[in-house]
Amino acid sequence: MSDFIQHGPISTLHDFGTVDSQQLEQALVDATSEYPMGLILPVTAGDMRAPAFARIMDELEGTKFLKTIVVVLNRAPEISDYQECRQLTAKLGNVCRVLWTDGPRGQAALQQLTDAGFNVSVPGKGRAVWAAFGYLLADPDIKAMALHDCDIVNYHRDMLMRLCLPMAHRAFDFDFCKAYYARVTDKMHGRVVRLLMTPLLRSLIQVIGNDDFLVFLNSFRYPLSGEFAITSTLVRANRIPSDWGLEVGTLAEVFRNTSPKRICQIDLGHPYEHKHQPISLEDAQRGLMKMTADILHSIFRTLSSRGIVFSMGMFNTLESAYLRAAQDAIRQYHADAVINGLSFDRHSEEQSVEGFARLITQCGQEFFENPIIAHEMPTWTRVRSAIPDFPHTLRRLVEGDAAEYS
Ligand SMILES: O=C(O)[C@H](O)COP(=O)(O)O
Repeated sequence: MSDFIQHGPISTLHDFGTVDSQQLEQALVDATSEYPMGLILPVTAGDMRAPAFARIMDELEGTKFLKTIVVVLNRAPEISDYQECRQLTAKLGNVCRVLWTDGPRGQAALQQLTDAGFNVSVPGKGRAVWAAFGYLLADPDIKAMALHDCDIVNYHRDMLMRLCLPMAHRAFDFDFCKAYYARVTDKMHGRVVRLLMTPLLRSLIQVIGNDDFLVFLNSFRYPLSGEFAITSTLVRANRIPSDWGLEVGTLAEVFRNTSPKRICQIDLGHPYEHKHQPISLEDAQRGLMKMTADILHSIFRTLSSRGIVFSMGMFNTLESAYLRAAQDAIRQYHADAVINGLSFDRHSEEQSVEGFARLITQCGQEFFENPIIAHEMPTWTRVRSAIPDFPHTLRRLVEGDAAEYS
């Protein structure tokens, strides 16, 4: 049972365990009859072959509240990858489309953008999601789009329904809904949220002050969740980072393009388990260290765009403040873990924090030397002003691949 605290400028929608799946589904079917929604599933060839994806397909089979499901297949170079993806998604029926970014048509579409002067060269989840947004924007009926990762081991349809309902519900006017949950099994996961984001935001507020964006970011219970829903109008205006800054970069754009009172976060109602990456303490280009570096760059860039002037001295202060805040947080997690009978490896938590702390000054130095480097996809408003038909190009691509390779 959750508490009912409302904390910070955004609305928090808890799970009190008082609504069952049938009630949720009925409410959503009613609401989406006037407010059609799409779903985006970014998946790699590797992840589509894992059991989590099969489970997600089983749970989504027969859903009646989605107008379109776009499975955006990336990091999948072979025609056989595409064909396998079509087979794995076949049970979703006609509402499902596979958008293959790595095939000849996908590559030609990216080339068209490059020729028009857009930098779309960085592959990954950000670019895949961006392309799926464009695909759905070609349908003027779709009012909002939801998105979730495809490595959720304990996926349940309720999770998606809870994510979609705040957007579609007739009595609400939310522009953006972000998921939160406990990443807990026999131990606490969510290492980047727990050990980096939470203490980092506390220390940034301590060093910089109560900047509105920092307070906003700090009010999310799980700022790195890969699950959110967003209106089509906001999708057009949002810039999307193509690296691991996707989640915090999206929050920064949402903060800029709408108002906190039109933003909510919802408890997905189930614990969340997914594929865990290695932390890679020795290599800032891999694993959670790379994720952390991209997040730090994204936050520093956003703060700089809000007029905050950084100095190397400030990054040094931030590293010390972060270390202290992170050590305090570890003490709190430890007590929470013990009380709940979870195992807790204090030594590895401390090692992670020390690695993240080093990255603060390292990324600060990089940012100092080159503050405007960002791997961001262009906004859809800009793409459409340069190539008005481009969302329809993506539609033709999907239909062409389906006709040729199926
Ligand atoms: O959410 C996070 O903090 C990162 O994705 C890492 O998650 P994990 O510790 O559950 O692997």
